[in-house]
Amino acid sequence: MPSDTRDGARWTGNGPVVLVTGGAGFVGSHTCKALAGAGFRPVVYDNLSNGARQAVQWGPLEVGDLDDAERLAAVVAAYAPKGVLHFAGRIEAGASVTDPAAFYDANVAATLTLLRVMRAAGLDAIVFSSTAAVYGDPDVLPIPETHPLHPVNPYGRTKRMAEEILADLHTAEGLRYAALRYFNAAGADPDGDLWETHQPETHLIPLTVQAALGLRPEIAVFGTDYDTPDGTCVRDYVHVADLAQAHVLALGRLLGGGAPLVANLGTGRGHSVREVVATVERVTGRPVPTRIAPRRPGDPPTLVAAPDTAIAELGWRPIHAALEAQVRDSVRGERRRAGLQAPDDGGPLSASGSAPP
Ligand SMILES: NC(=O)c1ccc[n+]([C@@H]2O[C@H](COP(=O)([O-])OP(=O)(O)OC[C@H]3O[C@@H](n4cnc5c(N)ncnc54)[C@H](O)[C@@H]3O)[C@@H](O)[C@H]2O)c1
Ligand SMILES: O=c1ccn([C@@H]2O[C@H](COP(=O)(O)OP(=O)(O)O[C@H]3O[C@H](CO)[C@H](O)[C@H](O)[C@H]3O)[C@@H](O)[C@H]2O)c(=O)[nH]1
Repeated sequence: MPSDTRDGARWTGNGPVVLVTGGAGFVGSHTCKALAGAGFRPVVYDNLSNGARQAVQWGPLEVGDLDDAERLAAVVAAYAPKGVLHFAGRIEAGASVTDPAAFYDANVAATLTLLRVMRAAGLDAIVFSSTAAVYGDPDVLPIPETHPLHPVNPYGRTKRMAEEILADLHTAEGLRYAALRYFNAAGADPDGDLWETHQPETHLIPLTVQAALGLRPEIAVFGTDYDTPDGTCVRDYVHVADLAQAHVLALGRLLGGGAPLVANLGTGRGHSVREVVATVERVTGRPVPTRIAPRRPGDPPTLVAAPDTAIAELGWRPIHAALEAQVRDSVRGERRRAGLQAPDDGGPLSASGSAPP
């Protein structure tokens, strides 16, 4: 199998090979680093629609689409992975409202294709990227996994459907799975090896950091009339390195024969949009120009996780739980992404090329 890799040589361990769909993306690439650190050998399968080649640093990159069952099967046959971590898919809740079919294709049909390929290869362990968006507008806070699933946008519905497919395949065929419901992934690799690379970027923290660094003129605050303490939406931001660690633990559980798991991944603490802006201003020492904008369709006012299941069942701890730590790592990531030198996290901005205003 010809592999489109620059650096498979960073496979240092001789632990189990695992297939990582979407491993060139934000959460997937950080998880590959954590997997390698735990002795696994990650093989990334990604079509690079929203990922970055340079983010694949801990094993081979196989460029391919999940829709291409033949190619996927060939990659599985070539590497004989022991498990799958499935990150690939469409992620923007707002875009799912205007183009739902694309989300059902990418998140439901493609997941079925992957599961068929896995079954044909006798591969029966999968860690799945689910989301807090499966809950919709919650009745209780913090949200436990037992909360009814009433997603308010097609994105959340695609993830709920995928979870249901996994549960049905467990019942019918003994598929081993973990569905990890992330709240808002934030931060960047604390060592500075990786950062957020969404194209286009839609997430609050990177956009706010970019505005502080002068890389965009302002950010829009989507709604200031929510029923929250300061009128802006509240979210539970969880560091991507902590998410990565949870995946390693979940994979270990499945490969060790553990029972299926559905678990929230969040810190249990919520922060408003205004708090995020204030934190970015404090960390960078720069003002963030904001513009008040209408509510964004499909945004629940408050989403905060009850993370007890992941703590009890996986022994997981979100160790970078402080918003300030997440923002600091995000600032460094955004500086790297923009080609700005970042000798330290909080120091004055210096540019290798042209400095932003
Ligand atoms: N970022 C968040 O805050 C967040 C929160 C909850 C859940 N999630 C879920 O976690 C997963 C990863 O999110 P992310 O932020 O890392 O997204 P991302 O867009 O950075 O990563 C997804 C990767 O999948 C690849 N991909 C997309 N469609 C593909 C296809 N058909 N075939 C092959 N590769 C394909 C993209 O190129 C990209 O590299 C997604 O499933 C997302 O729904 C993310
Ligand atoms: O320019 C912006 C961008 C966002 N927001 C607000 O900031 C909050 C966070 O928005 P993000 O776009 O950063 O994240 P979401 O909460 O929309 O969604 C993220 O978390 C969800 C689960 O909570 C889903 O899984 C989804 O994939 C993931 O992107 C929201 O209230 C949003 O309205 C703004 O005010 N201005």
